[in-house]
Amino acid sequence: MSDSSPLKVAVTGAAGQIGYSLLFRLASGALGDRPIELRLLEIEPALKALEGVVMELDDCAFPTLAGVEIGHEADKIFDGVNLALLVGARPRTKGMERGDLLEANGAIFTAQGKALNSVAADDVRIGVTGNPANTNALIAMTNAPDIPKERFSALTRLDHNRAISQLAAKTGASVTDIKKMTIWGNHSATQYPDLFHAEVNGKNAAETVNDQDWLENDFIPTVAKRGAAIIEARGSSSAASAASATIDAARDWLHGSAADDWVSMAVVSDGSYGVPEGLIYSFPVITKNGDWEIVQGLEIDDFSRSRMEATANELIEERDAVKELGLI
Ligand SMILES: NC(=O)C1=CN([C@@H]2O[C@H](COP(=O)(O)OP(=O)(O)OC[C@H]3O[C@@H](n4cnc5c(N)ncnc54)[C@H](O)[C@@H]3O)[C@@H](O)[C@H]2O)C=CC1
Ligand SMILES: O=C([O-])CC(=O)C(=O)O
Repeated sequence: MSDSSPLKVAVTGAAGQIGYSLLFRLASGALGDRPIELRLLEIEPALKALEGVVMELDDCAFPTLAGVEIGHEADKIFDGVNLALLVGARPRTKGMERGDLLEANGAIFTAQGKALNSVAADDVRIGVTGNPANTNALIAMTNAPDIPKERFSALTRLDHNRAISQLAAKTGASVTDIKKMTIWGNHSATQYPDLFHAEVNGKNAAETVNDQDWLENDFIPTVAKRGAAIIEARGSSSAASAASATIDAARDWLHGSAADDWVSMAVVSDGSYGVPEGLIYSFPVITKNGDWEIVQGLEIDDFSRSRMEATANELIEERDAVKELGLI
């Protein structure tokens, strides 16, 4: 496919909160100058609201927007898509943990995995934002046996961005001075945001901060529980920041990460760092030409190791729960 042909991008849950921010960013060129064709999937009752969003997209007269199609049938909407952003899912509300969402959302990702398997373009990349994101990605991946497993990822870029922002505030550095942030594991409260390999102005972040108490009792819980804090404050879950992170992740996946940096993506484990093979686990990755590679050779101390194992154990429990439900 030539680069001037439109990139076909599917977005599920397009009439939702995240969709309302994401679609306008995609349509206005956040993934580059290549024209974009949006394929928007929603449940039938939400299609009328989605028509209103499409009217607004039209009214923006975005030069990069080559077309929009909407519908409730995954087989039609996913036909020939190069990128699928799976956002649509039931969001968490006050007091719910992500585990509560497994069953409600499992059925959605089984059906969508199957549909992508039969009709998506050969070069499709699939990013899962809908929670529980890692396990939803595992379900979609397992139900799409003809799509290479490396084409699936779940979003931990929001956590990555949150961690950068917290570290910048603590050190007085700007966000662009911070490199090599890593989120390990699950997009949940067990995730492990790692300062031992991050850098502030080229210097080790943990050494720069030099405050283990802050790192353990402030930084890690603030990042890991930021989603719940936003729900508590806003009354609904993060939306614009989630859309922004979804864009960051897709852009870097398609176009590559910066030469002196890496990004966090939840991808299928190949056993690196002792993470059980086959789990969708967030690692530090370098992206290039639409592919990712896990950063190898990082030294892991006992503190980091125990956190990395705890979040892996939660993912194993989620995997076993959806296996029990017959979803994978
Ligand atoms: N990974 C991350 O960093 C983050 C993930 N999220 C998750 O993203 C998801 C979406 O969040 P919001 O947009 O706030 O939710 P929302 O409730 O505003 O929108 C979700 C949309 O999905 C649609 N939907 C439900 N089932 C569908 C299906 N089978 N096919 C297509 N569409 C379907 C709903 O009709 C609704 O319009 C939630 O699961 C939320 O927890 C939210 C923030 C961050
Ligand atoms: O916490 C939630 O339910 C929404 C989410 O994933 C986040 O903001 O990280």
